[in-house]
Amino acid sequence: MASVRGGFSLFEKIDNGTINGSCRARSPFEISGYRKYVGVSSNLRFVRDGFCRERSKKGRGSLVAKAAGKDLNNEEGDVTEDALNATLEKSKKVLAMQKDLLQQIAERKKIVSSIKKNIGSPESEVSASTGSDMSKDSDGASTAGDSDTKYDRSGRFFNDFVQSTKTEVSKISSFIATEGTKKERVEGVSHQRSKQDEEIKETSPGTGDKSVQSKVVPQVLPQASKPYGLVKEELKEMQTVKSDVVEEAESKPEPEEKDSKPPPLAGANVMNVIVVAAECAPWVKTGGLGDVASALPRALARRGHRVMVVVPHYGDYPEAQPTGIYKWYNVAGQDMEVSYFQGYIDGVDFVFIDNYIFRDLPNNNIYGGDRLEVLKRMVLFCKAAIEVPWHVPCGGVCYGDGNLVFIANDWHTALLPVYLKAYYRDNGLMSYTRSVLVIHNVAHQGRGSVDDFHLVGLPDHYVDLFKLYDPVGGEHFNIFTAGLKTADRIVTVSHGYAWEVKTQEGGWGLHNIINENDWKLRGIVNGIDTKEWSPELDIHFKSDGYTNYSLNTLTTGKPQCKAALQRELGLPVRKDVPLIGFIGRLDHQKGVDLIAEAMPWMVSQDLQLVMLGTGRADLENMLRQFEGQYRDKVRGWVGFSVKTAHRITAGADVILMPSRFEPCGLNQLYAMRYGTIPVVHAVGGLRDTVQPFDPFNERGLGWTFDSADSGRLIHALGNCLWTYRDYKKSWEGIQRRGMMQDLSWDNAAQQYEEVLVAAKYQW
Ligand SMILES: Nc1ncnc2c1ncn2[C@@H]1O[C@H](COP(=O)(O)OP(=O)(O)O[C@H]2O[C@H](CO)[C@@H](O)[C@H](O)[C@H]2O)[C@@H](O)[C@H]1O
Repeated sequence: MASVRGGFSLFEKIDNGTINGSCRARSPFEISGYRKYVGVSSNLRFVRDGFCRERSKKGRGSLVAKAAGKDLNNEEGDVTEDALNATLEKSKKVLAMQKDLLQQIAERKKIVSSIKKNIGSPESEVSASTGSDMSKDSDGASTAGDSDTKYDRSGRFFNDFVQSTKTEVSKISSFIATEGTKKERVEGVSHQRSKQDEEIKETSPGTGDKSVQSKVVPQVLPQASKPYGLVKEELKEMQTVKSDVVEEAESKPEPEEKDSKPPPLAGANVMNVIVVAAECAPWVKTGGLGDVASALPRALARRGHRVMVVVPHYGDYPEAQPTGIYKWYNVAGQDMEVSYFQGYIDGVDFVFIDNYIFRDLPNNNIYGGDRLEVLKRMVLFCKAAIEVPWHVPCGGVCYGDGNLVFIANDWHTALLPVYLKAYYRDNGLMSYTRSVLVIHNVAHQGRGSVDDFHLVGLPDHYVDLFKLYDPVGGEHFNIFTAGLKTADRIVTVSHGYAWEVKTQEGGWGLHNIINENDWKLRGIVNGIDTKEWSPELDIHFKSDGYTNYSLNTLTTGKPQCKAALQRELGLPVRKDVPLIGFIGRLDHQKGVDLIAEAMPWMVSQDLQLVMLGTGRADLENMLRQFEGQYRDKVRGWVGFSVKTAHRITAGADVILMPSRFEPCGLNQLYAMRYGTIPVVHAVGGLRDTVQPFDPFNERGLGWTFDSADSGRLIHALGNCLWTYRDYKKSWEGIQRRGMMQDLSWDNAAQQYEEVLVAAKYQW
């Protein structure tokens, strides 16, 4: 019963309040394209109708009057006659001016082409412009300087010419426009004009939407000169002359304007993009999702898209300012008020959704609490996030729901595509909005009992979308399933993982669903934020003996960071000992237990090991235990420290990633950027990004092992250490190749853009 009420109460809200309000909010933006259309077409209609009607009425009357040699009608007729004569006079003047101008152009053209010829040959240029043989001048600098001056002079002359031509043209244009306006007044067209103005106003009701007006008005003005009914032919001629003159002037090779803005990289594909994620660095991050939600939007913004990130407001973030906007959403029968906070950084709008349930977190963990608590948080978050483009004006203007695509991430926001369909698109709303669902990790799905369905607040018939049967869970409620089915496109974070999720082993029960939706699935390897993760710029290397370094200073900068790390960790400071790092969530996925199994062999080697991570309590204890056992070689840092992660990435020689599965993996990318060599289990994104070292051809980026097995790990790590010790040149070659790669988000963003466009045209 509750489920029914939950579902329908929301629909009532849609019918009565929310959507009405929303429609109001979105209309200024969404309708702008339509408005433009209305504005232009109504204007055209005005011009066409106005022109025809005025011409036929006045024109015919005047001609008949002339033919009869007498005043046919009344005073009005006189006024019209006089006005037309005056117009004819003025039009003649215009034609005379234009003729004169054309003559001037022809003369100036001759001069310009002779100058151009001279510029073509430096010698002739010099002698022609100075009147003396400057090539004999032994002072090369002065000659060059002179020739520069001459070039500049001729260039300036040319500019002056274009400029003056343009001025003349604009004079004529404004003359025509003024006359057109006068003519309108004479012929009573001012009535039409005000009607047209009204139409323009109408298209931007009370909003003062300047962007819309400025789009419409310029298209109106040139047309205003048309209603010269009787002098149509002359006008036609004038306009042809005018356009010839403009073409003439514009065909001249004007020097490029230095600060002219290049078109967006995305070109015509520019869209409004809203990335919705449960975490986003630097405010909140438990893993790679936080990194992606922070960096991908910036990369999309660099391509010219209008981009927003929506994330829960878990704490007080200095960059987030209150907007004063409040909305209510129903979650499991309870109305909850959210408020929106906002920031604008690096060309991206960040919107934070605030409610006490995002702040009162069990154990201060954003995924903390029982299954139902987490689910309620995600329901509220998705319901509020989907309406942000209507309610929250960013930079003064709401995104609106046209040309809009949401990028939802993992199961936490997989409800968003479902809500988009169920609440809006199925009801004829948000028709031009699309959703893309990104799988960062399919192992977490938002599973629960089918009874949980009532919490998501959807009509009963949607339950089937969430039902999944698998041998482990039986028939259960699965949020990822529903999201994958309803999203317009699906992305996984590497090619390898896109293949793995379709297998029984890699799909975690979702492989059938993913196979059924294979047509909309694409793998795109994550990039890295090259500002945040750059050895040249890293802000965590400004103290404690660390230093920034680059490819050029690799051999001095990196050892300095290694020494600083050894000192900071209390390990013996030794340049020659290989230092191995591990950074990651301590769970089954990351294969920490494989490291544990390999530990006896590892500590038998002359090496140092540092492990940083949080997660499963037993694995955290294991880290502490290793440190206690092997104090001269091993450090186990239990905790989440971004600074330490950066320092380990720079100071270590090797990054070990024995992940059982790894959708993409970011640490190996960061490591390569820092000249730190990855040793990885060749799976998912690790296989995509770490080409194994080939000692015969000096190729490759690291070492890989092909099964999640400690023996294989030892074998790969053994080869790695051997190269470290005995083949220094090869080692440096691997480091340099890794550092030289373009791992930025730019390439990945371009591929995301292709997905967004595909989604946009998905009906
Ligand atoms: N204790 C700690 N202290 C400080 N920083 C820590 C840390 N533990 C982890 N980190 C940082 O968190 C990030 C983890 O990146 P991963 O690629 O391992 O992501 P994760 O597996 O969480 O996410 C999922 O999503 C990402 C993004 O798509 C995929 O790359 C990945 O394969 C998939 O499992 C890195 O920036 C790492 O430095």
